[in-house]
Amino acid sequence: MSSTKKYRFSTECVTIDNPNAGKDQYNSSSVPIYQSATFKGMNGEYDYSRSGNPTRTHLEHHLAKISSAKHAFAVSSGMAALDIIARILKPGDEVIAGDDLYGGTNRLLGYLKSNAGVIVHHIDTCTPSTVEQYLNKDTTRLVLLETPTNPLIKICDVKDVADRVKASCPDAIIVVDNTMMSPYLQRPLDFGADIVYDSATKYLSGHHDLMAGVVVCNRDDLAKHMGFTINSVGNGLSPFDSFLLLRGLKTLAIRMDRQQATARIVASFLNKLGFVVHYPGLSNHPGHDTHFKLARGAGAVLSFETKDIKTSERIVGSAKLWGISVSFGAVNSLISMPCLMSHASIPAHLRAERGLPEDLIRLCVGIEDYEDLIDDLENSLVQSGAIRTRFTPAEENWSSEIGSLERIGEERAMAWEKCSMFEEQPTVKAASTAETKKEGGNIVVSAPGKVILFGEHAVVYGVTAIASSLDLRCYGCLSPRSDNSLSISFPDLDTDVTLEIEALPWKAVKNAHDDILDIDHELVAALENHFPAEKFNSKARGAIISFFHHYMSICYNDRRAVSFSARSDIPIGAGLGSSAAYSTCVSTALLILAKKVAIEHTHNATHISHDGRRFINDDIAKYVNKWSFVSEKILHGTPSGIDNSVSVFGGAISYSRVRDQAMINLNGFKSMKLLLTNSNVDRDAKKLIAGVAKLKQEEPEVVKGVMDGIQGIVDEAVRCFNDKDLNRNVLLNGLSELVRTNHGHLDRLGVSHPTLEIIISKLQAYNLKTKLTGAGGGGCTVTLIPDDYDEKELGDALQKLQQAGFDTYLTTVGGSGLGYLIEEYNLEKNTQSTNEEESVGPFTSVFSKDFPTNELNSKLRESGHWVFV
Ligand SMILES: Nc1ncnc2c1ncn2[C@@H]1O[C@H](COP(=O)(O)OP(=O)(O)OP(=O)(O)O)[C@@H](O)[C@H]1O
Ligand SMILES: C[C@@](O)(CCO)CC(=O)[O-]
Repeated sequence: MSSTKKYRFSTECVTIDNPNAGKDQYNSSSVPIYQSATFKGMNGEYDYSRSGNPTRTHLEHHLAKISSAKHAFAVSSGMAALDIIARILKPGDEVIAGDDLYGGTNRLLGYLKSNAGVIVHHIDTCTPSTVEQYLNKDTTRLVLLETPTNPLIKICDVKDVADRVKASCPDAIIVVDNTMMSPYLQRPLDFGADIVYDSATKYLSGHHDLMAGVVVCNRDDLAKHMGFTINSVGNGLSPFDSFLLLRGLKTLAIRMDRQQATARIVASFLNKLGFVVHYPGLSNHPGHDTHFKLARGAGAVLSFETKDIKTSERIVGSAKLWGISVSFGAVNSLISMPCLMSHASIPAHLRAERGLPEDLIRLCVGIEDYEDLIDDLENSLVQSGAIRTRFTPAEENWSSEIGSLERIGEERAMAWEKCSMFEEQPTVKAASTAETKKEGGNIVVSAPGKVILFGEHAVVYGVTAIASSLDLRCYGCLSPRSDNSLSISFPDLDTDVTLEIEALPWKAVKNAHDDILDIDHELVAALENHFPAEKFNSKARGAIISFFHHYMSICYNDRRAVSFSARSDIPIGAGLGSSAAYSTCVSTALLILAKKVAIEHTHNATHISHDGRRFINDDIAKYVNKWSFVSEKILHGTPSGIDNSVSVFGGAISYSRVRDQAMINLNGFKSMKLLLTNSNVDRDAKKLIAGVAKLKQEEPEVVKGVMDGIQGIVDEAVRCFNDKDLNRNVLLNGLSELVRTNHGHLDRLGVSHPTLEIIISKLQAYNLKTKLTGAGGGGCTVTLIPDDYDEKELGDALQKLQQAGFDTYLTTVGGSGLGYLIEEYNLEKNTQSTNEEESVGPFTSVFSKDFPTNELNSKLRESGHWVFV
């Protein structure tokens, strides 16, 4: 067989030449399966499929071509391939093989040692000088190499070893198991190997639907010997499996590209968590440079150590997406413990001698979405106790010792963000090519507040929380100006600011393009100087700084003169997520202004319900949410991301910041009737969150107990919401009990307030269970009202609260998230006004202080219709 390389690898893979040109009577595009044991006639090319079969010939021809090899053979498994090669050996021959070998290879060599008189040395073949010590000019016949090794991912310099072997034992043959790399990534024949074999069950076929082995070589003498053996023992690959393998090979490059890109992300993720990770794609891998001398990629198998077998067992056992299975190279990702699985046939004492850690976990990365793989892995690590989400203030270092791996939420988020350098930046486009925002018009947006039913504060430390959007909303309006100024107006906070665009501290901007998508601390510091605390009330100051931070980061390259106004019917600073709703409005309006997102204009969008028509697409929502979270960081310091996520996506969810997108819809929560009672005690959420962080530092055990307690409550609540058979009254009574217990935990964190306790006891008198909600320290309480609760009793309770000076809101929850007003006004008149007054149009009065907040929604509806996430 000969091969001429005409194209690049992926093209070669997909173009299968017919070695018997002109012999297919129908010119089939796909190679047919010649499922025939025998072939008629006396002098034909084929007579018996053991000796040769046309489908197998096609395959072997193709394998030789993509491996740039002279000869290729396809046999019934990877081990069959090694068996064919090993039959070159005679009694007395010596074999040098690695000490980190696949268990099956180890078993076959062991058999030859005890039954065929072959001497086998298992040594560290990754150290060429060690190999040299075992070379014996007269008897060394075969040097078996594997690189990277499996599962310790050690790297062997094939060229260096081959040179040394050939120098002193010219008759010895160098055999390389290339299964981990495939011919796409590594071609050991180019580096001095005589024979290369692959278990084609892995990457070559790629789907774990067949067993096959492939042998390639350039030497005619070796090919003749192996061809003879295959015919003699009859382990040539069957026609059907040859067909499947040929089919799999077409996508080898594309699969491998995706798999190794994801493997790199997974390896970085584990590495940044502090695990000992074995992956040659990491620059800290000792064999990194050697590997890349030989190979053009790092592959998609990696392993890592946890230092505890039980922990490893739990990680493997908790994985859902990562399938527990031996083998690798398929499109599905796998997780295994080699010592218990693929390498269990190596006796424990030998595994120990060869330095194979019993706790080692091997990950074989497939083609799933990398975010799902990371999510699943992270969940397994958390569930197994290998990592814990532990938040501490930024200045505290995070421990790097493994065993009791304890990782910090914030640091882990940072680690993840660094990993995301491998991920594509979000591409946010218009939902369709429909008419998009006319330049120069108003941008009117809105976003809901939220109520947390369980898990506030604890959610910052990785505990799950349950929250829902409210019917109360913040509204934002961004309008063009005709001068060179920016103005912001916060009527709810009695604050207006107007300044020239160039007066802003532009030089401080570090993140001049939005790809960085995180808080620009230098810019925040510069803005804090620009808007000194003495001159602004603290609430307005935070909102101003957050607005200008976003304007300067998002619109850096397109600094347009605009006016921005915000109005809200959410009580501000009352624990109902007014800051997240404000942050969502600011982020959305500026992203639309800078054309980073576009929402299509249409006359006939009908919003049915949150779970009904999702008119603003998910990409836009996720992108806005990231910016909204950054604004929340400016306002809250170290938020968990729950408030902005609820505000953007709406609905009722359980949320965990372990990955800040870990949101699960809880439909049962939506129909709940809640009473919100505002204590009207002002408080500062940022300080309260910082206070819990301080307590955690001072009394870690107490706080840990509280966190565990709250997690237990949330787990139970989620179970109840998901239990469709649970009687509604039982559910509500159970949840009410959990509400009471959750408040007890929050009190222990020091975030309650005497006035909140008064509200709670007033409602307790009516047998209604109440807790603080949000950051606490004042603000609102939330009470779950059972469906069958007596109307009159409830009326009495509300009256008592109002008499005591508290504001009450009876509300249902779970409505729409981020909304965008499609202005009929603009569409109809096709307004392109440059006149400020004219373009602000009907909104000037709506966003003024005199306009009642509870009429905002209905008034805005007169100007157009809303579309929602
Ligand atoms: N309508 C608004 N106009 C301007 N700024 C606003 C508006 N609503 C909220 N903000 C900003 O959000 C801040 C309120 O955040 P804070 O965290 O104190 O309360 P909250 O978000 O209502 O409560 P929690 O975070 O506990 O749910 C305000 O101080 C202000 O900076
Ligand atoms: C106190 C807190 O848990 C909720 C604030 O609404 C903070 C957060 O999660 O960002």
